[in-house]
Amino acid sequence: MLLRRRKTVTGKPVLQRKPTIKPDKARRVIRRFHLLINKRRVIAGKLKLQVADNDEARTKVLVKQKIKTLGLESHYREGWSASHPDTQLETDMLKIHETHQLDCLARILGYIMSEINERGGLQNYQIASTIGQDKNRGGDSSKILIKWFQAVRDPGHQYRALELGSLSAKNAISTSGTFKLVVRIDLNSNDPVNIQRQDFMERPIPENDSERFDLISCSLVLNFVPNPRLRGQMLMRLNSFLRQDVKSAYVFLVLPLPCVANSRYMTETRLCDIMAHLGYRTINQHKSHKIIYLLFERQADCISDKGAMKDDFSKKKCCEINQA
Ligand SMILES: C[S@@+](CC[C@H](N)C(=O)[O-])C[C@H]1O[C@@H](n2cnc3c(N)ncnc32)[C@H](O)[C@@H]1O
Repeated sequence: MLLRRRKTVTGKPVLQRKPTIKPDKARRVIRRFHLLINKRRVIAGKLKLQVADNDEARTKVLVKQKIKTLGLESHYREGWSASHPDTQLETDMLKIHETHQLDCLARILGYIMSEINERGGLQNYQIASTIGQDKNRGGDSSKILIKWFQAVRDPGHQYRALELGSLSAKNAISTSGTFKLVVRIDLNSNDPVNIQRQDFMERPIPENDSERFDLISCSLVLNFVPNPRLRGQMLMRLNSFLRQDVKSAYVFLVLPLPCVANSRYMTETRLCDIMAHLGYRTINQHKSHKIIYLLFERQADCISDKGAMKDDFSKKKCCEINQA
């Protein structure tokens, strides 16, 4: 277990505070979780197994069924009950692309599944994900949104917001009074009463404007999406959730600064070009030491998920783009 709480002699926790975790450790936990998910995806491809990265309970059932069908239970159990970390299994996991033997795939899958489900992998990842909201780390990113939004909003209009990847119902977006309604969703809600557990990519497309929003907040979420194609799909999907019956609708996008400042494939300009191609104009931008904040306004000819990326925004090194 990553986090321990002190207990009284009766076994009750001494403190009722939220568990905390240091930033360095949080980064390591998040990196490890992403590695496990990526390697599991590779194994799933090889075993022709469907996994739901966003739904561990369902994935567990699907994995068990497949392993049983393939008669690989004993190998899977071996990996599941191995000690963590196991040097050999760690090495095998890193080389999973080269592996085709079913017994080996099942063993590593068991090893991965037990780390995610039994050894605190998912739980620690969820706690680590929340630390960006820590006051000492810049805190709630929606404070910047509210500051910007106050300048563009029409005081007579009743705004509705959709917050993707919501970790708290007490952030400025929910408490400032700027929005009449805030719908909060997250893949793994830590507050099911106020935050709906939902994958944005599976949220049903609204049928009318009463179900759409004036603003979508996508703060530190896009960087959690595992590959460029899905990231593009997430951006394209936004417009389907923005109200069509109003002139102005907005997307608030927040990313770790290295995603655009230290990436071979993405720069701030390229990101804004992609958004412009989709039909959004950048109206505010701010960079802190670690984070970039952007506010986009939808233009009349915005592309939704039914449209297509006409321009070539495939994964290319930025130096190749500059030479083209
Ligand atoms: C680092 S947290 C960011 C939280 C908060 N918005 C912030 O700005 O600090 C990222 C969250 O995005 C959520 N997330 C990632 N992909 C998502 C998706 N497709 N639908 C809903 N939530 C998603 C994750 O579950 C995680 O809780």
